[in-house]
Amino acid sequence: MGISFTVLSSGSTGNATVVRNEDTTLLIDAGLSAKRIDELLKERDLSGEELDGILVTHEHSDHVKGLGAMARKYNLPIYANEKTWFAISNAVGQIADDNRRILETGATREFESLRVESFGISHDAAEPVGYSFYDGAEKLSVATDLGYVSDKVKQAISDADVLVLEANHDVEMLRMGRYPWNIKRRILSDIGHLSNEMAGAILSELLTGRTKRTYLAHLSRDHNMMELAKMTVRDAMEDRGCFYKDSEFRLCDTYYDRPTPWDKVSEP
Ligand SMILES: Nc1ccn([C@@H]2O[C@H](COP(=O)(O)O)[C@@H](O)[C@H]2O)c(=O)n1
Repeated sequence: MGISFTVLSSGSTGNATVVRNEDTTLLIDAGLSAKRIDELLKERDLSGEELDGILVTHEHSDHVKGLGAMARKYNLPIYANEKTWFAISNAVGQIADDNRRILETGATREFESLRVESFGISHDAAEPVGYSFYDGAEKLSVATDLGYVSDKVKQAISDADVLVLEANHDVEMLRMGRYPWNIKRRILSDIGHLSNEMAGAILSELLTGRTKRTYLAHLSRDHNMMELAKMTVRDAMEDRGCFYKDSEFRLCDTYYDRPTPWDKVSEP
């Protein structure tokens, strides 16, 4: 079967992704109400009963809003590093001791045949992380909420067959937009969010021929549009000498209000 995934919802109104293989199904973040996550799972013919656990990237509410409710409803273990556990302790409510699992940043954990590696990212949270998933030779990496992409992150996500990468904003739209200056400054900072241009620059460094597609994620509804994000990413790659054919590499959409189709990492 290999790795399949669906991005259930992406953006500052709520983030959740399902990654599964033949024996494990994991939810990455639970940033919407449990009721909404249940609806999104149902749209992809899944139920919370089929989940084996929830991996948390960081404590911001668009990543943990439904975390406690999902864990209680389906008796799911939650995996997060110690600092993130501390940061979510009030928001998450009562969680059974057995469901409080520590997955330290940089650690690897085997969920039967699905191997998960966490890696540290730069964002204004206690100890934010991204995750890479491995099954045999297949690799999927998920990296959103990044102010910038460090060499360590590049190393962690390089050679992924499929990548879910943040392309939060168009810098000019953000500069001209309605957010107060302190929020704009935060978003543009090294602990904020990745712009379309920066996502393209990173991809130009990472494309080795192995990465077949990248899902552009966590798009701002105020300061971005999917077509603009794709065009800017593509231009940024070409400016750096990275040309590709759509048959070799594709940029794919994520949505804030509906799940992406199931994607099999092994597929071309
Ligand atoms: N009034 C606001 C609006 C947004 N934020 C934060 O900014 C980041 C980007 O948000 P987008 O919706 O434009 O993607 C995100 O971290 C929001 O939480 C804010 O703090 N205040």
